[in-house]
Amino acid sequence: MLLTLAAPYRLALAVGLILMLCESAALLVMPWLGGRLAETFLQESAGSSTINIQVLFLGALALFAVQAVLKFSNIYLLGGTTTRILADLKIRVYDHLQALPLAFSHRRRHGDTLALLTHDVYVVSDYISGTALAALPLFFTVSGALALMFRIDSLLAMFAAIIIPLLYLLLKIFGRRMRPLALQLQEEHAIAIAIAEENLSMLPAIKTFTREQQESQRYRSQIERVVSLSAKERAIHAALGPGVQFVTATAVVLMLWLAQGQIGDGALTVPQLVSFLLYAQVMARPMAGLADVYGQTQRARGALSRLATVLAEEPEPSWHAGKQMGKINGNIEFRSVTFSYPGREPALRCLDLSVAAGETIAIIGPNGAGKSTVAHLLMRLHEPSKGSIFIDGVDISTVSLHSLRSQIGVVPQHVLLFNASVRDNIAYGRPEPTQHDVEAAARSARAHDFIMQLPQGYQTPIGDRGVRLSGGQQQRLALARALLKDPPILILDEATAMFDPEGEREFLQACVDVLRQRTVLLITHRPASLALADRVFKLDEGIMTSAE
Ligand SMILES: Nc1ncnc2c1ncn2[C@@H]1O[C@H](COP(=O)(O)OP(=O)(O)OP(=O)(O)O)[C@@H](O)[C@H]1O
Repeated sequence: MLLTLAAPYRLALAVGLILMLCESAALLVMPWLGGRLAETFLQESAGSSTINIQVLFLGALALFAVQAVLKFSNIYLLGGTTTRILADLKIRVYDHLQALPLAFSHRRRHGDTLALLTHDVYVVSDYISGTALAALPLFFTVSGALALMFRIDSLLAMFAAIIIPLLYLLLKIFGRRMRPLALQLQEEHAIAIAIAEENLSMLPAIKTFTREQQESQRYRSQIERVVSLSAKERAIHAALGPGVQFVTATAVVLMLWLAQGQIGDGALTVPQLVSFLLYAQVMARPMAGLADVYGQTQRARGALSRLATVLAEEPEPSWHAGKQMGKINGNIEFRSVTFSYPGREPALRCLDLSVAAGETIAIIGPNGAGKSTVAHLLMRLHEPSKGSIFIDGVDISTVSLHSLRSQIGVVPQHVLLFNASVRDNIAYGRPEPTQHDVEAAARSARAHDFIMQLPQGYQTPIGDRGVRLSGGQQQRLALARALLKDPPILILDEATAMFDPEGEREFLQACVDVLRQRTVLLITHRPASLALADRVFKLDEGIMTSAE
């Protein structure tokens, strides 16, 4: 998956890698220059200098300048690439989440899903351009420094080479503890987001049931859990860098001790020792970086596995896959349809239903009888466990979701409105409708009059989920939205439940014409609505019978 994500940016990433390698090379020249400088200093003090020291100073300055330019270009280039990879990944994950069947979001906590888009994608993209790519130059610097150290003094270099396995041992010990901790931290973080998200959308219930203290306490305890896990993670993380540095520094001191003997034996000169120590320092710095590589890899593995699990979920068939249904007449037939929600008793049992085009039927029945489920199956929001559904004689499981859903209008039981203007909410039913169309739909839904009384009329913002409107007003907007779509099949799921009796009567009178032009499924208990139906069916415990 990492390779797929990075593939479109391989050029930028390759240039970034080359720049990093150049930076490493420049870093490796420094100790050599340091040695030359030390040599020249000694020669100058002895009056036997062969090199102009000014040239060496200028060389050092030029090298610093090259390093600065390389660093700048690299940060600039990789910063831009990270942003693009992050954007791509977010879009890909979002599109996938949107394409998954509703059942996925029903079984998952909202906060967990949000954490994928906020935290996990960030960790992964950062890893690609930050850590994964940096590992090679770090390795290059370490091995280059080590090789050059061998050239100077193999005994000392061998000693330095022992440090590397030692450090890896240290990394492994800490790394093993880091991974489960990082995963757990992420989970606790997601729970905190979920609590906040749910509570903020449940504020009216919290306030009316005076549960502020308990909810605040629940959120606080969760945050405390996150803080205590972060502290553990930080402790390991904090110990890792200095731990590695300490081991390296100890090794340097031991090396100096060894070097003392080598100089005494004449196997090593002082300028060579300067170079050697500078190489040791060049080698030690990426070592701390390599410690980070391990920790970051563990973090990225956690995030990647969460993303991969969700991306592996089977999405709904692509929108346009399957037969395109032309304009439908609205003949509906359920043949022996059985459906169960996961882990539940069947919500519909061997249901047979036949509705002629242009007919209005009503479905009544107690709560939980399966009425809304009938509507969901017709829209293919869920697929039947057994049996088939036909529209105009075509099995809907073989047609494209787009051509099916675009011809069915639904006013759901729980109205879903956006935080946008009244107009935008109604216009959601059809791409770019004229103001005249929007108003006509609003008039049919008996919404126009109250809209005109709002402070900015059709442009009035209605707040999160339409919170600035009454329940009945929200329902009228949802109705206007469905009518604007002008679908051959219309499903009204308790669509007038919140209407006042007068409003309902007016609406139903006005609807007679609207309803006659299409097939209508009325899910209702209201006697006034029932009067509109040509036939009434009763659903009880998933079994459909005729009510007459
Ligand atoms: N997403 C879901 N996951 C699991 N079970 C569900 C889900 N949605 C509904 N159910 C169950 O399926 C059964 C039928 O639900 P449905 O919403 O179709 O009933 P309904 O007849 O529309 O009820 P009401 O009159 O209360 O709206 C119920 O027992 C309900 O608990």
